[in-house]
Amino acid sequence: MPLQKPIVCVLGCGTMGVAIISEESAKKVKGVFGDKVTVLCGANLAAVREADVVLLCTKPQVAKHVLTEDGIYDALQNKLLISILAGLTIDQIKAWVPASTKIIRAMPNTPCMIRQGMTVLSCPSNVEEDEKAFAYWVFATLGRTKFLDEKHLDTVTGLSGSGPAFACVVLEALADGGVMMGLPRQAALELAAQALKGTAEMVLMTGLHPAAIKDSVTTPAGCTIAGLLTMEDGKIRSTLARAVEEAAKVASTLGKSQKK
Ligand SMILES: NC(=O)C1=CN([C@@H]2O[C@H](COP(=O)(O)OP(=O)(O)OC[C@H]3O[C@@H](n4cnc5c(N)ncnc54)[C@H](OP(=O)(O)O)[C@@H]3O)[C@@H](O)[C@H]2O)C=CC1
Ligand SMILES: O=C(O)[C@@H]1CCC=N1
Repeated sequence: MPLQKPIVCVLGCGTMGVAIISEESAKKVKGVFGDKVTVLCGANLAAVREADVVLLCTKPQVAKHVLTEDGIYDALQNKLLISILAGLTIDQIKAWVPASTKIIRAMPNTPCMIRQGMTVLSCPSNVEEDEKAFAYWVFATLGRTKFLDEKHLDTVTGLSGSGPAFACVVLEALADGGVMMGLPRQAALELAAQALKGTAEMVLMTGLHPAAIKDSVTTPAGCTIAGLLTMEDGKIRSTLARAVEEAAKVASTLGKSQKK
């Protein structure tokens, strides 16, 4: 497969398809991928026929419908299929595509829109190194990318896939606290977002444990410990951890109900 300059087609140009490939049009795609990828827009079958690599970005519930459309099976022969669908396993996809189709499962997240994404890739052993390298390159263009065993993908979905939504609830709540104490809304949001971003960068850049950073903020008899104890009273740790657990559990069910 000519992975040096593959033709990539995206099936499902919703929030994530567009986040991965472009903001809204093939013109913008060139800004994201340079001249290395050509994007075809149009009917699924025509696009898959022309493509070397198919990025599947529909909802999980319509995957079977899309992959078993007339002609798609033959069009997928010898191609690389990268699925970002939550809860849909490589084995499930294998049942609908030719044996010669290589499948990579990816779980990106919405900050891919601004190249600050987190993507986890899982590859079965029959995927060639250059195919793995291509998938890595695509998602590394859009943020941090790593490989993990497929058994972790539902948990990844509940953590980094859904995580931006959870982070936004935390961010909004922190800003609300500032507003409650008289800060203008816009300033409160900026302060909350930068505090979260800066702290997350500290963890990623220094490798420091979050507890060590928390302790360094917490002056004895100061104000931070007062806020921390209030958070602990509200069971914020188990609430957030359970949110990830619940999202991961639901993710594992999403590939199960397939639209005919
Ligand atoms: N949103 C997120 O943060 C993340 C989502 N994902 C996964 O990405 C996938 C897409 O999610 P998201 O982008 O949020 O969902 P969207 O609903 O925004 O996008 C799905 C897209 O698929 C299109 N579509 C529906 N049927 C077909 C079809 N038969 N052929 C081609 N395209 C079709 C829809 O078009 P129309 O609207 O016209 O029906 C829509 O544009 C999901 O599987 C999800 O699990 C993974 C990581 C993060
Ligand atoms: O909510 C969802 O199902 C998708 C998967 C991860 C983020 N959004």
